[in-house]
Amino acid sequence: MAFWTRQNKDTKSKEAAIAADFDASDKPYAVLQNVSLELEGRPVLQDISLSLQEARVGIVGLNGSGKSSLVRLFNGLRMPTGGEVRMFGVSTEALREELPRYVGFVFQNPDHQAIFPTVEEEIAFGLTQLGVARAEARTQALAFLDRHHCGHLAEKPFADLSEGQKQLICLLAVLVMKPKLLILDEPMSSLDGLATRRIGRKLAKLDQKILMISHDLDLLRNFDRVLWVDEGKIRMDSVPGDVLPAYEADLEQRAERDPEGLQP
Ligand SMILES: Nc1ncnc2c1ncn2[C@@H]1O[C@H](COP(=O)(O)OP(=O)(O)OP(=O)(O)O)[C@@H](O)[C@H]1O
Repeated sequence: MAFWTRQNKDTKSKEAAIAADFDASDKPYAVLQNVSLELEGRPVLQDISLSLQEARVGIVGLNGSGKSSLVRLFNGLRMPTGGEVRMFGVSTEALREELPRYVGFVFQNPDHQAIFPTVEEEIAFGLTQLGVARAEARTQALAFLDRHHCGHLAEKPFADLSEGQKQLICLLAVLVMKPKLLILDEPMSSLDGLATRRIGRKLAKLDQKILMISHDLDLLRNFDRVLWVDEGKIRMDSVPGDVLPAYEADLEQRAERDPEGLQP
């Protein structure tokens, strides 16, 4: 996880500008202008222009189509090699250090996200990054866990939790920092149906704007907008009722054409 600690006057005024921009609900929180991304000399994203302001945006696409690379542009984990990404009106180049404060990121695999031995420490870490002293961060973390019915997990080693509990704690570790936007990269892929529904219900109640990659299309049916990423480009961008049936039909056609998966 990339974090920052700097708190100076410039940062404060930048934060105020970002907050003002974000609070204007008619304004997009993310704008991509002719964005491209190359990794190891290979084009991964090509000439993407987008403007996002909806509360719930889903992303679908085949493995390797570029979904994870795309969402990593929104929190500064990746910088575009062409074009510009603006979050809350500011280029991610200029906002890189501050972005984790505004954009929470939940990874597909909780073990790639968690870095502390116990649940309480994992939650408290985000608070210390916001400038809360360690002892007070522990108190607030315990209260936060209680509010989310997870107080009984506080002293447990993260490694001993079930997959569903791990993913829930990773979500809480991000939420404790009160981000404006929450990005989730296939958060339910290793969860059973019950854990998926529990986390899904928690997500549905959040005030935060949500951008979620999912191979489980049912999770996106009530979203406001869905982007279909195909070979590094946006193939379709509309309401779920249009995009999801078109995507499913394409999957069927591909499976029919190449049942053994012999083509790239
Ligand atoms: N660090 C990297 N270095 C080089 N190539 C990369 C790197 N990360 C991803 N890629 C390549 O970029 C392309 C897009 O990968 P990405 O992970 O964004 O796809 P995805 O749609 O999220 O896939 P999945 O559904 O499997 O998670 C793939 O061809 C992948 O091999």
